[in-house]
Amino acid sequence: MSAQHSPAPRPAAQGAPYDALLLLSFGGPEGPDDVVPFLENVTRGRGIPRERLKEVGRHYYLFDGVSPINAQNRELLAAIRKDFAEHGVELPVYWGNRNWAPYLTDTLREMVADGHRRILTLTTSAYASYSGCRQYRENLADALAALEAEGLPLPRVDKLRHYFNHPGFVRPMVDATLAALAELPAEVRDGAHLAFTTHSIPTAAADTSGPVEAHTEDGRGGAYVAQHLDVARLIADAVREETGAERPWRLVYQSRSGAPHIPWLEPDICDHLEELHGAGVPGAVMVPIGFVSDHMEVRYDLDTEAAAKAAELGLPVARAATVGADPRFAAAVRELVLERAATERLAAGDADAAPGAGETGPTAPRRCALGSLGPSHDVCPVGCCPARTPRPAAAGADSPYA
Ligand SMILES: CC1=C(CCC(=O)O)c2cc3nc(cc4[nH]c(cc5[nH]c(cc1n2)c(C)c5CCC(=O)O)c(CCC(=O)O)c4C)C(CCC(=O)O)=C3C
Ligand SMILES: [Fe+2]
Repeated sequence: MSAQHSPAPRPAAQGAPYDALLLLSFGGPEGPDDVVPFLENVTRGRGIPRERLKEVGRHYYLFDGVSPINAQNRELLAAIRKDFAEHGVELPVYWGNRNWAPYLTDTLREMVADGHRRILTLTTSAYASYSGCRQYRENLADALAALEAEGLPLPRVDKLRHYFNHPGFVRPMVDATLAALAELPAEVRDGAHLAFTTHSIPTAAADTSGPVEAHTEDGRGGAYVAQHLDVARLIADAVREETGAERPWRLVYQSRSGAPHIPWLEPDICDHLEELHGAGVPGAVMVPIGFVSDHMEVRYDLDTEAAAKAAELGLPVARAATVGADPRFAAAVRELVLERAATERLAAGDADAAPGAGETGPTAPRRCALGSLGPSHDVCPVGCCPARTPRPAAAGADSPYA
């Protein structure tokens, strides 16, 4: 990589003031030799029991040490670039990860070397939680600190709002749920229940997810659970309208780790399948609404483990596809980027801030959101999704960086 710094490129008009988009994700191993170092990166200082790590390592070795997540991100990158090109959005799109190459710090260094100073970030987590939001913001702060230590110019880094309730995220999941229902034997289809699944997190982390005013006590789950419930309800309603059949649904959890005495969100998908079977329910569709793409949690915890549980019970199940690189999701990313860009221009007093600005002056951009919660905040407020041990986090109201 060249160490020379070219002058900052003129921001592409449509995305101005932003000059680049950063896809920020988790990262995953790409072969057997990567598995242990990857898990060391993931769990650095997080107190995950050794037994659990061995277990998780085993999941990866079953797939030759290859997580599907990097390939999925490459596809998403391609889909976003294609959509941007088709709509004249000239922002270059970069990719960096928290736990594996391409590492976030390397990507950010490259972006700065390419002259970018105003960066907008899309994370591959749609919901509020420490793991899905603030931890990525901490990673951004760490990367900025590394650049600062190297004496490099620091870009300003913002993060897109949570997109769980954006139609470009929800509608592909509705179609995927309908497609999964169609995979079930015809005689169980109408009576099948919908099991919406997401990553379990400690109830303490769930209760403090989202802005302070969304925090809860007693394990009700804060913004994390409220956002997932809203998405589940939206999909269940759309599926009912489409099929004419009312199907009971429930939000359940998967991929629990941590020490057994610490409460995490429940019930687990496998226990839930057992309960459905015990109650005489004829079949179920698992809809992994908590995951943007089919990564290891989906391929192992659902397609391998939960599927085996269902087979053992004799319960017909199907699993709905994740959003992945669906063109509607790529279009949603474009809409979110242009929305935020317009909001930033408006805040900066730019006269033609929003599309549709005319003689009446600048108008606020349309903020698309389905469901009952409305569009999420653009900037995470102070106290949002707190860490157990406070650390600097960028791209939020409490960022030590501009
Ligand atoms: C909310 C959430 C998301 C969704 C939001 C997002 O997408 O960010 C997510 C994503 C992911 N989690 C992933 C992998 C892992 N997560 C772990 C551990 C943990 N996840 C947690 C939460 C979440 N995790 C938590 C509270 C822990 C425990 C302690 C800790 O906070 O570390 C561990 C350690 C072993 C274990 O405990 O299982 C691994 C290996 C992968 C990659 C998969 C692949 O390779 O395809 C992805 C996309
Ligand atoms: Fe995780």
